[in-house]
Amino acid sequence: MTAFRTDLPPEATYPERHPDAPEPGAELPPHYVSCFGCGPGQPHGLHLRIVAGEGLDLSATFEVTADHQGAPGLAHGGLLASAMDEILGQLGHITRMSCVTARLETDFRRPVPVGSTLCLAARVDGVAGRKLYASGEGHLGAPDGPVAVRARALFVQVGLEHFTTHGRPDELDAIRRDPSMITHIGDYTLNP
Ligand SMILES: CCCCCCCCCC(=O)SCCNC(=O)CCNC(=O)[C@H](O)C(C)(C)COP(=O)(O)OP(=O)(O)OC[C@H]1O[C@@H](n2cnc3c(N)ncnc32)[C@H](O)[C@@H]1OP(=O)(O)O
Repeated sequence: MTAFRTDLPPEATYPERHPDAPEPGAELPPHYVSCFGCGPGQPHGLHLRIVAGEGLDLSATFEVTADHQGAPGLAHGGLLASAMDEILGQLGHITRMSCVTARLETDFRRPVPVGSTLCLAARVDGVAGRKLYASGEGHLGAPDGPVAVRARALFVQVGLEHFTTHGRPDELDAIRRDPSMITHIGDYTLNP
């Protein structure tokens, strides 16, 4: 059987919780105010509120509304994948790695009706150099409810140049004018 490309490589290690990681129980700050997944300033976004766990783990709730439909009255799978991408990516807050998604695998196990609450859980599985491996689930109705979606992902740590090289100048300029629009994960800043 072909191995998933998100399978942990033999050289992966399980890191310590970073001393600067948010306290267990603390709500994570949005990493970017206009982020589709977590940004409070993004009117079309998911507005996930993500909470740090005791270890290398996070939880969140996703309220599924009529705006998230694919089939009548049911959530769109791409939206569910987006929610998983967001919570998995935010594990970088716990390891203090500023990462982007390189690969995201999702299994859709049950339909998710509009009006339901999806309780998301995510954890670090290991780190190998710049690569962070993570997995998570979305449970229907309660943290121990039936699993509706599972995801595994590989994130790759990037430096500031990833965003300054590829990002649109308008948004980068806005952040230079108001650095509070982003939460710094690494020790870099957009201001020269
Ligand atoms: C705390 C922060 C909170 C952030 C939350 C954010 C949540 C949302 C996250 C996102 O949605 S980010 C947006 C979607 N992702 C992207 O736009 C990333 C686009 N891809 C890239 O920019 C580059 O492909 C990437 C930075 C991921 C990698 O390019 P690099 O040139 O830096 O590295 P390279 O290609 O050498 O890959 C590094 C390692 O990862 C491996 N790799 C890269 N892509 C892979 C892939 N798709 N599958 C498996 N392995 C992969 C690659 O084989 C290699 O392994 P080795 O180190 O063992 O040689």
